[in-house]
Amino acid sequence: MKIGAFDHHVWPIICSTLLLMVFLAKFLRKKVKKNVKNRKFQLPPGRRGWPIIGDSIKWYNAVASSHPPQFVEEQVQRYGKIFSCYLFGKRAVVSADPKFNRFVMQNEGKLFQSSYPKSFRDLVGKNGVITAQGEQQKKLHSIASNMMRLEKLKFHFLQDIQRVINQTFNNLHDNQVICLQDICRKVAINLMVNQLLGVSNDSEVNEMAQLFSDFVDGCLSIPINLPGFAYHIAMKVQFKSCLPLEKDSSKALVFDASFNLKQARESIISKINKTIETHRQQPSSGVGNGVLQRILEEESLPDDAVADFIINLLFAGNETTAKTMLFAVYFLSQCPMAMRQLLVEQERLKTARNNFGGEMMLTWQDYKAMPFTQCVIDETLRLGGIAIWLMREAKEDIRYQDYDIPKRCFVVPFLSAVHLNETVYEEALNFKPWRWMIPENQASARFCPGAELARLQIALFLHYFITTFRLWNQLKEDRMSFFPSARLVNGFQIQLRRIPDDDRK
Ligand code: HEM
Repeated sequence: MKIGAFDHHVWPIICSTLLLMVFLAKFLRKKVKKNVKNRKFQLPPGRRGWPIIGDSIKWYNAVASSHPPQFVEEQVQRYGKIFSCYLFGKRAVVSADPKFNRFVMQNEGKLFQSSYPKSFRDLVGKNGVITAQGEQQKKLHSIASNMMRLEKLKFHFLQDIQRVINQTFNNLHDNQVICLQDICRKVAINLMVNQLLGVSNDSEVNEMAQLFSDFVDGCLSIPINLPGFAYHIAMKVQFKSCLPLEKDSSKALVFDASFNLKQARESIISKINKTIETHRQQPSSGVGNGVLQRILEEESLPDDAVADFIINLLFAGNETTAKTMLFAVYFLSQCPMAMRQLLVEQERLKTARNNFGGEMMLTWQDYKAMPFTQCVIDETLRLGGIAIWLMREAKEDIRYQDYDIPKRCFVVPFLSAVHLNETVYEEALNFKPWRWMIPENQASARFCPGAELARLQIALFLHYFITTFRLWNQLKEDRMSFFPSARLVNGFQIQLRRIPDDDRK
C-alpha cells in the first residue's frame, strides 16, 4: 500500500531518523549547556557522599578523635588541598591550603562572611562581633581590638588577672586530687567575669561565673536542637557512639534538653543591664573597671548592643583560653625537657615578684621577659588546635585560581590541617616549643582581637601553676577530643603537690 508518494517501508525509516535527530539535538544541547556551566562553575574536585548528610558523620568522627584533620587529609590525598564535599546539608569547599586560607581571611566581609546557624546567632546576640556582618562587624571588631590592646592590658588587666588566678589556686590544698580541666574552666570564666563586667566581689563573681558557664555549655550543644538538619542527625549518631566511652567530668557533654538557654541569656542580660544602670547613676564611683564600663565611657552603643557585645566576647574568649591553659599543662607533662626550661624561666621571675598592696605580683616587664613561655603558648595553639576550622559562606560567585565557588557555598579553612602538616612543620605531631624561636615561624595572622589578652592570661596562669605546684601525678590516661569542643576526655585528673609556703618567695 502507498501513502502519498512514498512506499510504506520508507515511513519507519524517516520516523526513526527524525527521532534520532531530535535525541541527538537534545543531547548536544545538554552537552553544550553542561560545558558552559562547567566552564562557569568549575568546583574544586570532590564528592557528594551520602544523600542529605553528605560526609557529616565522617567529619564528626574525625573531629571527635585526637587527630581532627584525618577526614581532610584523606580527601586531600584524593582530590588536592582544596576540595568540595557536602557538610551539614550544604555544599562545602574545604581547604588545607595556607594560601587559600589567607585569601579567605583577607577577603572577610568582601567575598566571604561568617556562617553560624541562626539559633546560635539568636543566643549569643545578633549585634555582637562574632555574629554581625559587613560594616557593623568592622566597627565592633575595632571596638573589641581597642578594648584589648596592649596598653589597656598593661593598665587594666595585669594585676586583676593575677588576683583571680591566685584566688582559685589558694583554695587548692596539698595532695588534692583535681580535674585540671574544671580548674581551667573556673579560672577562665572568673577572668571573663572580672574583665568583661568589672566584677571583683567573690560571691558576685561566683554567681555570674555559674550563669556564664551554664550558658556557654548550652551554646555548645545547640546544633543538637536543630530538628531536620543534617547536622542534627550526624550529632545524634555520633552521640550514641561516643557518649558511654567519653563521659568526662567537664560539663561539656551535658546535653540536657530541658536546659533553658534563653533563660540563662535573659539572666545575663539583666545582670549586664543592672551594671549599666549602676554605672550611669554613679559614673565616677570607680566601681568596676571592666570592658563594659569602658565601653559605656568611650563608645556610644545602644544598651542592647552593649549586652550582645559582652556576650559575644564571653563566648569567643572563654573556652578557647581555658582549653589552651589545660593543653599547655598536658603537653608539658609529656615533654620534661620543655617543662624544665619553662620552670627555669618562671622560677627566675618568681624571685623578682613585687609587692602590690600586700600581694606579690609580676610586673609588665616580667611578663615581657618570658620568651620561652610564649613559645610554649604558640606550640600549644598549633598542636592543640583550639580553633580547628573557620566557618564562612561565599557572599557571591567567587573565582579562585582554576576553581569557582558558588554563592552561598559553605567555605571551611581547616586550620589544623595546616598546623599538623609535616611539610609545613617538621615533626608536626610532636610538642616542640623551640620551633617558635626561629623568626620566620613567628609571623601569624592576627584576626582575633582577644589574642594578646589570651596570651597574658595563659602566661600568668602557667607562671602561678608551675611555681605553686611542684609536680603533679597524673591519675588517669587521657587523650584529646575536639567534639563538641576541644577537651581532654578524662578531664586530666591529677594529684597536686603544693610547694610549701616557706619555699615560696
Ligand atoms: C587562646 C585563646 C583564643 C584563641 C585560640 C582564639 C582564636 C580565635 C579565632 C581562630 C578567631 C577567628 C574566628 C573566625 O574568624 O571565625 C577568633 C576570633 C575572635 N576572638 Fe579569639 N581566641 C582566643 C581568645 C580570645 C579572647 C580572650 C577574646 C576576648 C575576650 C577573644 C575574642 C575574639 C573575638 C571577639 C573574635 C571575633 C573577631 C571578629 O570576628 O571580628 N578571643 N579568636
